[in-house]
Amino acid sequence: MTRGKGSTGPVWALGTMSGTSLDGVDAAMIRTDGETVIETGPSAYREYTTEETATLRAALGHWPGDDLEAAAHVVHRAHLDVLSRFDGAEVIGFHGQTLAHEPRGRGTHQLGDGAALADALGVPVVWDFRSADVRLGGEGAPLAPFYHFACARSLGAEAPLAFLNLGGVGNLTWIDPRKPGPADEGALLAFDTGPANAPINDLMTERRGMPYDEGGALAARGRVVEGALELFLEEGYFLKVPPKSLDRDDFSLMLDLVRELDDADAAATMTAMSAAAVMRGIEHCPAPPERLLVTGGGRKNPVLMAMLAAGLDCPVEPVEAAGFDGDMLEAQAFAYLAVRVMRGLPTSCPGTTGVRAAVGGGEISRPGAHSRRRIG
Ligand SMILES: Nc1ncnc2c1ncn2[C@@H]1O[C@H](COP(=O)(O)OP(=O)(O)OP(=O)(O)O)[C@@H](O)[C@H]1O
Ligand SMILES: CC(=O)N[C@H]1[C@@H]2OC[C@@H](O2)[C@@H](O)[C@@H]1O[C@H](C)C(=O)O
Repeated sequence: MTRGKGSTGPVWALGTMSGTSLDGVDAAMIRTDGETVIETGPSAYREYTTEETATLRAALGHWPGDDLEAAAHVVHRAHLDVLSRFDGAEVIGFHGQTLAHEPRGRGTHQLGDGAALADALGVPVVWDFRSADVRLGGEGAPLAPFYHFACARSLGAEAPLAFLNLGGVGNLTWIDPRKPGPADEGALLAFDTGPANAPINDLMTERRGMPYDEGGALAARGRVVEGALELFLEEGYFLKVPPKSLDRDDFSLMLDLVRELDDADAAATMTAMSAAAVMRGIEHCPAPPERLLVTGGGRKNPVLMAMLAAGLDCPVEPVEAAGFDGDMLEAQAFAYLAVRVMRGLPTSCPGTTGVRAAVGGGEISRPGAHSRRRIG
């Protein structure tokens, strides 16, 4: 950042997200002091080629020390490509690509080298956002909730509301916007609801050679098979008290449950499973949210959105209804978190990840420094 040490004024931050859908890299700028979002800036998307997605897919489940050269190259090249399109960023929040996530086991692994990006771009990079939280007993995910809190405050909301991200995995953030800060007790409850788009995408790839069910067109032609849905809901995960998080493929059983169904019924049933997982999640909230704002690619699936609206007692709307950009909210979140890390502010707390105490997770790499300072 160009500002002097100890400065707390707003800066332009650039954030990236390469999510579990493995479809591409989102990048977006915001101007923030790490608490309030002053304004949003430009954004860009760099799609992975089919070959790049295949390389990343082959790397899923792998840990540092494994041979990940090809996947690391894909992540570096795609991020450099999209980040080079921006001017004026004073700090970059680089999420990397999650390859494996076992917070109660081997840890969490986001592929990518923030130090190399800082050198290549000449801008400080904050990265490895999740490890410090996991080391302190947290789930390491979800991390967007502190940003959701800032968004809720910007709306002037006075009653609890929730953000739902329908990416590869689904995650929910319940917010009490009357609390002064995100780390205050009772301000946030956040967790992964269950699978969202990833298993539907896998079905579409396997059966139709397509990356996803565009507009929910296939699901709209099918019928939901209740028996399969009930078996799905027997999964212990839904009863588990949050915070809790998932790896992309933790629910691979979904594909097995629809194995015998025709394509349309399988798509409809899997879409209903993703919606039902959210409904189960909402039951864990301390109070019913007065509205549910949906971000992530799943908000573009009208079948999924209609199932949610039918099963919940509050309005279910894309975040655009509240003036946000649902394609870029997560990238903006990592811009926001980068500024918080630079300023020594926490990025997660017991209500969002189950971490023992509020923690600022992330490494800071400055251009040319070739050394990393760990925060948190
Ligand atoms: N028009 C559409 N119709 C139906 N589904 C869509 C549409 N557009 C996107 N999607 C779904 O959204 C997915 C992408 O969502 P998103 O970019 O939010 O995921 P992600 O950021 O990779 O995941 P995560 O948040 O889990 O890390 C696509 O893979 C697809 O399944
Ligand atoms: C370990 C990991 O990468 N988790 C992702 C994933 O994708 C959605 C959901 O699972 C969420 O927990 C998280 O991403 C969002 C951006 C988050 O941290 O808020």
